[in-house]
Amino acid sequence: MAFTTKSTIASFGGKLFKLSHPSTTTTTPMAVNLYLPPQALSPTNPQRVPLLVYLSGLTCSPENCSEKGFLQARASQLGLAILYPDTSPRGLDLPGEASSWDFGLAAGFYVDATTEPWSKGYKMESYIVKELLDTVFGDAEYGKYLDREKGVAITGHSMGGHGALTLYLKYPGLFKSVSAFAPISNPVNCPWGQKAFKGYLGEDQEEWKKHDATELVRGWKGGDLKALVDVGLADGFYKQGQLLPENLEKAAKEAGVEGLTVRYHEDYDHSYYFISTFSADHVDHAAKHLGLL
Ligand SMILES: N[C@@H](CCC(=O)N[C@@H](CS)C(=O)NCC(=O)O)C(=O)O
Repeated sequence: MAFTTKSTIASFGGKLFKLSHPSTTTTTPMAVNLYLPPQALSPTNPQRVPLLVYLSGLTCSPENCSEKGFLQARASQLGLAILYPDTSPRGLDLPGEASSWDFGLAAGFYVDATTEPWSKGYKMESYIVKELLDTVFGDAEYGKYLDREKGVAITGHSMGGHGALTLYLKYPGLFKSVSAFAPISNPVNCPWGQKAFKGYLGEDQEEWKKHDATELVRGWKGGDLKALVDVGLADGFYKQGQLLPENLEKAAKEAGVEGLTVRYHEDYDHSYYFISTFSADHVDHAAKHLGLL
């Protein structure tokens, strides 16, 4: 079903469209921001552009990164659209949904919940992969600016980094490349992941492993991973052991998987000062694999 355009905001020569659409997967309206670069919107020589999907972290809506991640700055130069989905359904009004910041609302973890009551609509994996992409590319108003043939890349931050890595690994070929800022890289072994997976997937830890980038990379058969990961060494969540990027690196190495670059940056934290510092590199990484560089 079509998008409702809530507002249109000029950004780096292109436009950010704040959209909403009814989702059959989550059974709720879903907010999503779409950035179209100037190349797509040119009145004289419009070009259909490829798409980068950015998955946000805990507590976020589509707004946080659109406002302060600065991905649009580089995407506008290269001719890349960016899609910022929300982080959970909103409006289901499930018991306990809003009682913690790292589970429930704004903490959907990009999995399809199998436990009650979450299985009613907390299906962010299917929402992104099966519904949202088809909806955007097929949309009468916005789809005409996009070129699915040119491809889709994925990136994300923290919980969204986990989402980007796992969706990339679970759906080989759907995305041309992956990158992540401070991703939760081994959720089965960190408190955030254990809480979310127990809540959404139940007690069976073998099920959890199907949604863990470190576990998934061991079975990767897709060749060069085309993955870029950045982590700040002053990130409090990294220091607490919530991110565990070393485990992902070790698993890839043991499995002989090539093409994973993990960069550790002195002094950088978990915030948008970190994301905005390195966002051009992530856009370039996607652009390279989408044939724009
Ligand atoms: N509870 C804190 C920590 C959660 C946190 O750092 N979330 C990151 C993603 S994991 C974020 O982007 N927060 C929103 C922001 O900084 O704009 C918060 O509400 O911000």
